[in-house]
Amino acid sequence: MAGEVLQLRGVGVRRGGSALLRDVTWTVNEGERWVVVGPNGAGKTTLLQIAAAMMHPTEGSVEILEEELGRTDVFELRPRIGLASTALAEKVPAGERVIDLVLTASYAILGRWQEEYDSTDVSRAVALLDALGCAELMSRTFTTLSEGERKRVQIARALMPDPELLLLDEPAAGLDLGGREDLVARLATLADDPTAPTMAMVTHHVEEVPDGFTHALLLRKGEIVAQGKVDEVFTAEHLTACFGLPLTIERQGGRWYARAVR
Ligand SMILES: Nc1ncnc2c1ncn2[C@@H]1O[C@H](COP(=O)(O)OP(=O)(O)OP(=O)(O)O)[C@@H](O)[C@H]1O
Repeated sequence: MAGEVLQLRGVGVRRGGSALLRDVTWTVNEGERWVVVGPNGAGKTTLLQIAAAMMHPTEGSVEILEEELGRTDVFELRPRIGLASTALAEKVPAGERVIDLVLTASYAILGRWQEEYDSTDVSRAVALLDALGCAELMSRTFTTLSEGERKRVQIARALMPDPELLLLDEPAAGLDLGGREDLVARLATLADDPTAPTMAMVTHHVEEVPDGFTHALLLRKGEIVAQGKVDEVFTAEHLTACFGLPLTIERQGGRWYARAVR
């Protein structure tokens, strides 16, 4: 079982008569950095929700960190997984301070109440905020932050419990060019860190894939179009099939750029 962090076999998800995912078989090994790419409605968020033990499949089997979904206590499993997503950010209670939002990740809860945190927890939270370039925001209320600031704070929160698996759902969505480039550079640094957790990130744009991401999975209409090493998956043929229009793709300085063929 050498280092399998995620193992999905024949996974399908159905809701209200439609198939959100169909026959998805996907293995993520320890240390790999995956990007999940696809058009709107492809099933990317659904896939990440399953990987985060937030959703059960309708069919197939899912093993996360060697625990089988349906046979394990997800409340014990979830703190081992760091998840940053807009859906989660929308649930942050009004008035929650940034430092508390990061600290509460130790208990996989949202909203600080009466939990006790020792100085090591506080130092770790501050160090993570600092690493993401937002230490000066620590006393601010999360809901008053800009979109770019929120994204970076969410990643700090996701890293707080020292997860074995880090899942990022569209971390660069809604950022301006400077914010995107800053975030992509920070994620490249994280990807390059051998002590960082195994990672999977969802995006619509290959331009947002940081240098150092090793593998890619392309989804279209709930089905896998291609998966494997990033430079084998990011081809014009695969992207064209994934997005349903003729595309070219090139790599420069460790980053990827795609555009329509005219
Ligand atoms: N509860 C539900 N009932 C019916 N359809 C759903 C449900 N939840 C999601 N869907 C549909 O499933 C499809 C996949 O949704 P999902 O959010 O996983 O896609 P996505 O690739 O993340 O999309 P986007 O890039 O737009 O965020 C979409 O067409 C969505 O409308």
